[in-house]
Amino acid sequence: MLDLKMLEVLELRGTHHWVPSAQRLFGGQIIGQALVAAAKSVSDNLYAHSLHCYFVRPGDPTVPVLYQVDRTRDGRSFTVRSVKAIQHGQPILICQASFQVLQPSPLQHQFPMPVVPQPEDLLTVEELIQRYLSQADLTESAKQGLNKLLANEVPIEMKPVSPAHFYRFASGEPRRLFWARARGYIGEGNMKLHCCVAAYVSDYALLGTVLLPYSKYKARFIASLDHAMWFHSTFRSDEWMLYECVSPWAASSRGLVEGRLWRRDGVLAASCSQEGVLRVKPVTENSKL
Ligand SMILES: CCCC/C=C\CCCCCCCC(=O)SCCNC(=O)CCNC(=O)[C@H](O)C(C)(C)COP(=O)(O)OP(=O)(O)OC[C@H]1O[C@@H](n2cnc3c(N)ncnc32)[C@H](O)[C@@H]1OP(=O)(O)O
Repeated sequence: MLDLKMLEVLELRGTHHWVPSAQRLFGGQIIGQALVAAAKSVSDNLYAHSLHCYFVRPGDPTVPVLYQVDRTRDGRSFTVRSVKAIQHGQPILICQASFQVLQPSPLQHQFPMPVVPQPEDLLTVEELIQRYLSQADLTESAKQGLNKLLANEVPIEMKPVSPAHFYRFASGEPRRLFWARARGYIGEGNMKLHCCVAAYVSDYALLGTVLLPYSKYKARFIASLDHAMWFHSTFRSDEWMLYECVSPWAASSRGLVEGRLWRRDGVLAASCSQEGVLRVKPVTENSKL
C-alpha cells in the first residue's frame, strides 16, 4: 500500500488501495506514502523521529499522487526533508519529516502504558460486527450501517478494548483504546517501513475520538487538518500495539486528538497529535451508525 514508483530521484508516485466511504483519500495513506518518499532520500543509518503535515486539499481517489521531495537539510545528527503530495498540479499535503542517527542517552522516561485486556482476550472488529448483526432487534438502518463497516476492507486489524464505546453505542469520555496491527507480514529489520505503516495506522479512528461524548450527534463532515507524529523506539507495526486516543479539546467546529501507540511490552513506541474539522448534525432515532 505504501509502495511508491520512483519517477526521478526526488519524485515518486503513489496509488490507492483502500479509500474510505467519504470518497476522499485516506489521510493516513498520504502521510504514510509521504514518509516513504522522504525516507527513500536519506541514508540507512538515519531513523525517522518526527513528521509534521497539513492536509490542504482533499485527495482525489481517481488519480495517483505525485510526491516531490526537497532535501531541506542534511546535518551531522538530524536530517530534514520536505515533501509535497500533489494532484491536479496542486498540493494536497505538505509534510516535513526529520530523521536522526541513533544517539543513546541517560535521559529516559515515559508514561506507563494503560492496563487493558490482552488482544487474545478481545474480539476483532469483524467478529464484533458479526455478533451485532446476529442480534434479533436490530433496525434495518443499523444493519445497513454495520454491513457497510464490514465491507470496508481496511488493511488494519483492530480489537477494541471497549466495543460499545468504540462504536459510540453509548456516550462516554473522549478516549478510545484499541489494539491494532497491519494486516500481513512485514518482518523485522526495516524500521523506516514500520514507521511509515504506523503513520498510516495512526490516522484511522483517531479523529472520531472527538465525537465520543456526543452520541446525540453524527458527523456531517469530518476531515483531518494536520497531523504530527513522533517515533520514540523500535517497534513492529505488524504486531499488536495498543492505540490510545484522547481528545483534550473541541470547539469552533474543530477538535484536537492525541494518540499514543504502545508496544505490548509497555514501551511507548510513538505519539501523535491531530486537529480536524468536525461538522455535526443531530442523530435521528433510526440512523445511529
Ligand atoms: C469506529 C471507528 C470506525 C471508523 C470508520 C471509518 C473511518 C474511516 C475514515 C477515516 C478517516 C480519517 C480522517 C481522514 O483521513 S480525512 C482525510 C485527510 N484530510 C483531508 O482530506 C482534508 C483536506 N483538506 C480539505 O479538504 C480542506 O483543507 C478543508 C478542510 C475542507 C478546508 O475547508 P474550507 O476552507 O472551508 O474549504 P472550502 O473549499 O471553502 O470548503 C470545503 C467544503 O466545506 C463547506 N464549508 C466550508 N465552510 C463551511 C461552514 N462554515 N459550514 C458548512 N460548510 C462549510 C464548503 O461549502 C465546501 O463544501 P462542498 O462545496 O460541498 O465541497
